Amino acid sequence: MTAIIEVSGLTKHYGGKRGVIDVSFQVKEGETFGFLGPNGAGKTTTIRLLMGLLFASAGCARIAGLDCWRRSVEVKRLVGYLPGELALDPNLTGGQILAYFANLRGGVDQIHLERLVARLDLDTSRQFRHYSHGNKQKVGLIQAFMHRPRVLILDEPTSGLDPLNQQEFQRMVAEARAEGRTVFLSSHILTEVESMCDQVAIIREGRLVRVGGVSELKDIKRHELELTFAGAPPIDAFQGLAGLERVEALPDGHTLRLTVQGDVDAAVKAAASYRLVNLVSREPSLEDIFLRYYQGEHVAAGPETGRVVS
Ligand SMILES: Nc1ncnc2c1ncn2[C@@H]1O[C@H](COP(=O)(O)OP(=O)(O)OP(=O)(O)O)[C@@H](O)[C@H]1O
Repeated sequence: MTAIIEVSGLTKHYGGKRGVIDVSFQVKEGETFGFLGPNGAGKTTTIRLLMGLLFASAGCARIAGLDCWRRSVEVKRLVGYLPGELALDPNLTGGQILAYFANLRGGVDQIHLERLVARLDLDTSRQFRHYSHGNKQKVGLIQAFMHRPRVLILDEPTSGLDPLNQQEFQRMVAEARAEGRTVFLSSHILTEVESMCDQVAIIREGRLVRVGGVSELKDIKRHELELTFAGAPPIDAFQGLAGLERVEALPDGHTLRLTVQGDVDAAVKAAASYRLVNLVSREPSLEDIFLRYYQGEHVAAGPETGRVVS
């Protein structure tokens, strides 16, 4: 498979402020590629450079061999794009906005469009100004998918979607992938990228720190388990367990908070010998994960690159 998205040495400064610095990666046609990074890392900047909406300070980006800045009109024809923030006419209804995008694209398959509307359960009769954040996001997603584009570029696509719609969105991505289309999506949720994507690039403070298969996320991944015991918490039972990074006794006198790297099997098995009254498992924020993982490391020392996709 050939690369459909090629980014090389891409750099963007906003005045004296960094946007992104020397970002390079390639996405093969048909891949689902996750662009993972905490807030302010440079995801939106990279995506806006790909869409020809920003002029790069250095480096270049190409989609299907076309320079994203100089050939941006042709690039836009190939791409279904969901921006991070949708600025659409607040007085139009969802239906009118979708009809407008369909016309811009020279008409789309109406049955496909209606199916997308039904799948995401969007009420198209309401004005955009009256939509919740989640409903606005649905309009954005439907217009991105409606013309079955060769490439989908989606900036934080699950933002504002409830869990059912997130699942529906994941099915839409899986279908796009099965049809051979390329999906490039940004996210700050590690498990989301892990479940949907083949490849991942991790961006932090404007620089890529890794590019590789999603299996590369294993050593970064963390779980936070809160175990509430009927009796005194058996803190010693967890010392030295595989993957255990931290055990903390909470002030209620019954609960332990465990931070586990990788899978939670050993911790759950150790807990199973005691009487538990509650168990909560959550994914720490990417900021927290990175803080621990990259503690003391200076990004300026250079990217810690896994396998560069070629
Ligand atoms: N128009 C702008 N003017 C000045 N600085 C900007 C502008 N847009 C982005 N930045 C800065 O560039 C850096 C990268 O921002 P960007 O929006 O690309 O990150 P992000 O990873 O998409 O974050 P988020 O998830 O919060 O949207 C940040 O430090 C941000 O403050």
